Amino acid sequence: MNRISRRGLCLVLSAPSGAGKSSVSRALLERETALRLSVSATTRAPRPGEQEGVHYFFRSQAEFEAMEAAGQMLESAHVFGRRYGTPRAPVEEALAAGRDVMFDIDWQGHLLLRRALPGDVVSVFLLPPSLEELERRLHGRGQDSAEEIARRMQAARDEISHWADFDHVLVNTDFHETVAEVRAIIHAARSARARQPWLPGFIDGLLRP
Ligand SMILES: Nc1nc2c(ncn2[C@@H]2O[C@H](COP(=O)(O)OP(=O)(O)O)[C@@H](O)[C@H]2O)c(=O)[nH]1
Ligand SMILES: Nc1ncnc2c1ncn2[C@@H]1O[C@H](COP(=O)(O)OP(=O)(O)O)[C@@H](O)[C@H]1O
Repeated sequence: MNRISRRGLCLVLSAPSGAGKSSVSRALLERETALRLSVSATTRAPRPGEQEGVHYFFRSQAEFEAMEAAGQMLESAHVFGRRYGTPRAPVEEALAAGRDVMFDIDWQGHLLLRRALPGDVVSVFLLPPSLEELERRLHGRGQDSAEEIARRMQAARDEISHWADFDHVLVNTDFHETVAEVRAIIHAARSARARQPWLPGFIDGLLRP
């Protein structure tokens, strides 16, 4: 059996909707072959081309609530009037096996995850170059109705106001540059973790009543 030299890391990518986090996370998963994506559960409807278990686990409100009640969610939040949450088991298994996991979750999920997994999280917040460009990208993606885009534009300012909660803030102007910067952040976090593999347990010990 392989010896596990370090516990895995959690890379959180957050951004106002349309800033580019799905595109950036896709590019990261192609280049960082050891990185796995945490597939969230949601009560929103699938977009064209989205697959069950690949992009999201699409669940009814009742199914979502049952997962929460059974303690199967690591974190969950209300976003755009829908429920979104991170299934617990795949993340805990991956971290224990020394695999790094990436999360495309909002600012609330980020804070809850940090609390649930002290010392395991490194987070990146992506900003759009401007609100006008954000709206162009939402339209350009061509997957949300005008009403949905208006709702996301309204939520953008609120989302952006949480920038200071994150370890790193990047403006996603040039896509390839953004991907390169996030990769540099992942590599630095991996080296830091390799130097202090005991950090999560240490923090846990300090915080235990
Ligand atoms: N807290 C939390 N937020 C999530 C989760 N999954 C997705 N989100 C966030 O929910 C928001 C809406 O996601 P989505 O409907 O896919 O739209 P998109 O971000 O515009 O592609 C985004 O800010 C996501 O980061 C989750 O498991 N937990
Ligand atoms: N740096 C960038 N420059 C121009 N367009 C971008 C950039 N990053 C992403 N996009 C485009 O913007 C749209 C929204 O990106 P997406 O990754 O779906 O955002 P999010 O997941 O944050 O909602 C997509 O059409 C994507 O191709």
